[in-house]
Amino acid sequence: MDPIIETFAITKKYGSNTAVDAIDLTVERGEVFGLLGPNGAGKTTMLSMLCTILRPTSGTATVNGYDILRQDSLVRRSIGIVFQDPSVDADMTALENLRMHADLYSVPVSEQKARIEEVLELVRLEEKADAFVSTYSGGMRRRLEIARGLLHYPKVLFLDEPTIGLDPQSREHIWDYIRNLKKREDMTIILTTHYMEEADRLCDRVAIVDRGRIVALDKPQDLKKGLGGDTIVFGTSDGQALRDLLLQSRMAESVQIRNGEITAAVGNASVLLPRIVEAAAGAGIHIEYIHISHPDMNDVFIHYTGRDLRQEEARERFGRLAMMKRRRSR
Ligand SMILES: Nc1ncnc2c1ncn2[C@@H]1O[C@H](COP(=O)(O)OP(=O)(O)OP(=O)(O)O)[C@@H](O)[C@H]1O
Repeated sequence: MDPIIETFAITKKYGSNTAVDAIDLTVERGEVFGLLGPNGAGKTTMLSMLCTILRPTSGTATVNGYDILRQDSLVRRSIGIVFQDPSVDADMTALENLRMHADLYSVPVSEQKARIEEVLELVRLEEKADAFVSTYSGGMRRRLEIARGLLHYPKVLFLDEPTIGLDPQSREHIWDYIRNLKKREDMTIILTTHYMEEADRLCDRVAIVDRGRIVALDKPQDLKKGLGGDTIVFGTSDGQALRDLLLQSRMAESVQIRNGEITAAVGNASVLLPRIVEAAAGAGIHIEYIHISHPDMNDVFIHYTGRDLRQEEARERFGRLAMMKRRRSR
């Protein structure tokens, strides 16, 4: 165990609203660590405190061994930050942006050229280095932000919603870069996201954040495994017979019949399915189709928070759309 971040009952209150509620958290060196939660859960606030942008109301944290309250400039020198709001200058070229940042972080002049080339290559923007950022796509700007966040070789890179607002292809690209970064020795990455797939595919460990608290924390596969098993849906006209068979043989933990389909909660579907099919054939039960689903991060989220992140996302998108329509019709 080699913790690079430790928080001690870290808390942020805005009046009576507790945005981050006494969180104790340890992040290990070299991890890609995700904070997953809906809008307003407290993810950005948590990150901002760790980056020394915001001061906690109470509690504290150490980053790379430095206290965020007493050693903020040492913390800042240890970290790279890529936040939601774009902060690269669109009226400058990528190269100019990176040079300015290198000066700001006192990267030795003799090393600047090589480092700038290195980070541009990492995010595959070498050929666009002399183009004005105003001509970049959203995904390219985000990649440039990541390059800039890396320029001074931070020990910890903070990424706040790294792929928000990007199309699926750009999102995949950013994921590739993050995976690449992970391979770089000694680098720890903390990211916030409200995309479950992102948390699942990128992160070594995920903390599910809800209303300022961490309600679950583990490796994505263990969070899913913790829900206890798979679901098998059978299409059959012999629903009642299949239901009785599944329950009597104890191959399913619970069974529901809905719209001519049987939904069975089982342990490990790939182990049980051949046995179920054989038993059903033996009992003369005709199965038309089978669909297996494994629990995903949304199921994990529902389990721990009682809410559906996917629905919240859709509602939010719908809300934004309605707002845009209202504006347009004015
Ligand atoms: N400057 C502020 N003043 C007052 N309240 C704030 C401020 N910043 C955040 N909050 C509140 O703190 C809570 C946590 O917000 P935060 O931005 O950390 O959530 P989040 O999980 O990062 O969500 P998002 O993805 O929307 O940024 C919310 O209730 C928010 O309204």
